[in-house]
Amino acid sequence: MGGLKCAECEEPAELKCSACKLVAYCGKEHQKKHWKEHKNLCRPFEIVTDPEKGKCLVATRDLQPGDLILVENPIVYGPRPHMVEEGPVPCPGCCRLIIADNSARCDGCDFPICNPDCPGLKDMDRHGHECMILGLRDVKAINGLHDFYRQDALLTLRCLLLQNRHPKKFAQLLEMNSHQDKRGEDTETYKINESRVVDYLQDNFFAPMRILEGKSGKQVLKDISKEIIHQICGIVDVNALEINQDAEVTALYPTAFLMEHNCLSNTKHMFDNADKGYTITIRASLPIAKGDHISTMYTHALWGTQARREHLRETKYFSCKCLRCADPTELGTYLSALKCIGTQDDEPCGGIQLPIDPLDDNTEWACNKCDAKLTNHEVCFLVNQIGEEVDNVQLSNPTVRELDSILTKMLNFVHPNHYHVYSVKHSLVQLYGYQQGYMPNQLSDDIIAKKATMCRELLEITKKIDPANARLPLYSGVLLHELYLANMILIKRKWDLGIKTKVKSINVLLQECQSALSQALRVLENERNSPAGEKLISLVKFSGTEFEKFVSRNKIDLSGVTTGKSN
Ligand SMILES: C[S@@+](CC[C@H](N)C(=O)[O-])C[C@H]1O[C@@H](n2cnc3c(N)ncnc32)[C@H](O)[C@@H]1O
Repeated sequence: MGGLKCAECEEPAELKCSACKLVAYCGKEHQKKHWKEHKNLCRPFEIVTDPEKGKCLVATRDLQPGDLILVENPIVYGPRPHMVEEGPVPCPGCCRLIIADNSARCDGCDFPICNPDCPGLKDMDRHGHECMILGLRDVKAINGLHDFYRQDALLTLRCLLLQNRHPKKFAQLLEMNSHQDKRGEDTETYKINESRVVDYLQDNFFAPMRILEGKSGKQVLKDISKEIIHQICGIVDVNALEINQDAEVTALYPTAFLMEHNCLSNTKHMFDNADKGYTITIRASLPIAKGDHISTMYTHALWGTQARREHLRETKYFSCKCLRCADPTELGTYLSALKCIGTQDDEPCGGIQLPIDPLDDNTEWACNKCDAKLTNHEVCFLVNQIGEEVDNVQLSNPTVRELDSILTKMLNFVHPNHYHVYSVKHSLVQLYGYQQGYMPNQLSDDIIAKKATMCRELLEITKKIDPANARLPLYSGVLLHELYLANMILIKRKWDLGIKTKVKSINVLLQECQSALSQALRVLENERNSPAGEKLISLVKFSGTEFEKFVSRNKIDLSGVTTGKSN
């Protein structure tokens, strides 16, 4: 403990703050005295080791939604390491997507770039350093750019380069778990990384680098072994966070990576933009009691339990046992439930099929009304089949009619809240009122009411799986805004017919409009840095202004409109 000084009196100190371990005190008395000042800086968690989960963050005091947990800068960040065979690729300077065939090329290494003035190109923590290595290959490509210039290898190269420029950061990186034991030579992951990253870097760039090193007698990079490259690929896959703002960025943070996964996580995080180096800010999204684990979500909140658990097993190498995964109804949402096709007295039994033990990968499924059971294999087959059909339709720029038809078909097999139904309904509410044949003046009152009902139903589900709007703010924002738009069409029609605010149904709709718009702005408040978020916020604000104009033009007293239920 030599050298530590008391934060209160600067005398030698041995007692460290047990929560953050960043400050020390000469004794308990000064620690107590200093708390008023320190409490705003002290990290509200400690790092503990859990036998199953490894290192985790545990709250050292009670936290309320919104309380700050951690702010830190990444150790390293770079283009998302996913294989790109066609379509846009990230610029190595700023990670914004560009079309490789038409783009400018980097002076140093010939990689496709957004433009020669991109500030990331010369920045030594971004492309600047790696460019020197990439420039060692003396051939250029005109065709086959996606394979020749592999952006999916760049983040690994950036990590390797830390060993000389930032050895401490490199050591921090190597402390992260890469699950190498589960990524052995016989796995598909190993084979892909071997050819896409290891061989690519070694053959094209490290081989000429070693020749230069031999000539100059100066070593550029100490360890470029196949083992360390595979380890870094694993570290990135298991620990990196994705930043989806205006670019496809993946980043590794020194402490944030310790947050464990929970399908009902208790934090939300946001990233500063590129100018500020993608600083992450993590806040409590739900109340967190002292001793609770601090968690985030590694997978998609809108997938059903089996899909989430499979994704986590395949990419993060563990089986989730959180409350949502363990509950056959998924917190009462029925997101994975199926319709029972069993019969009673020759009539459909009307029951629903749920997994008997959702934490068992081979669980049987049972009906809550009749004796019908399904094997997990049968359920997986059906759900995958429906999923494939939904994906195909969603990717084909579908019409309302096509989505309506697949919806009707799948409702024969799955619960109306099933996550595949959610996805189709979420698309439908964004087509009613926008697509030719379904423009606002072409929609019947019934269809508009149907759209509003879908929005309400989907919002109910979303609230249960993401009560703090930490994971699905864009989904909720869209639903709230579409609910407002649907209601407004109905209100204006009734208004034109002379049915005014004294009528209870109009009052309810007006109230719901007002509440939907203010909720939309609240749920989207952390989405300002993403283009989709920014666009939606400006649409909601525009609607807000239109709503105010409507209210004032028609002299509606909203304070008297009290019959609406708020969400
Ligand atoms: C980003 S790291 C988190 C830090 C990690 N616990 C460690 O000790 O380095 C992700 C890994 O943590 C473990 N993990 C995270 N959440 C978990 C959970 N809910 N259940 C079991 N293991 C979990 C898994 O091994 C996973 O691959």
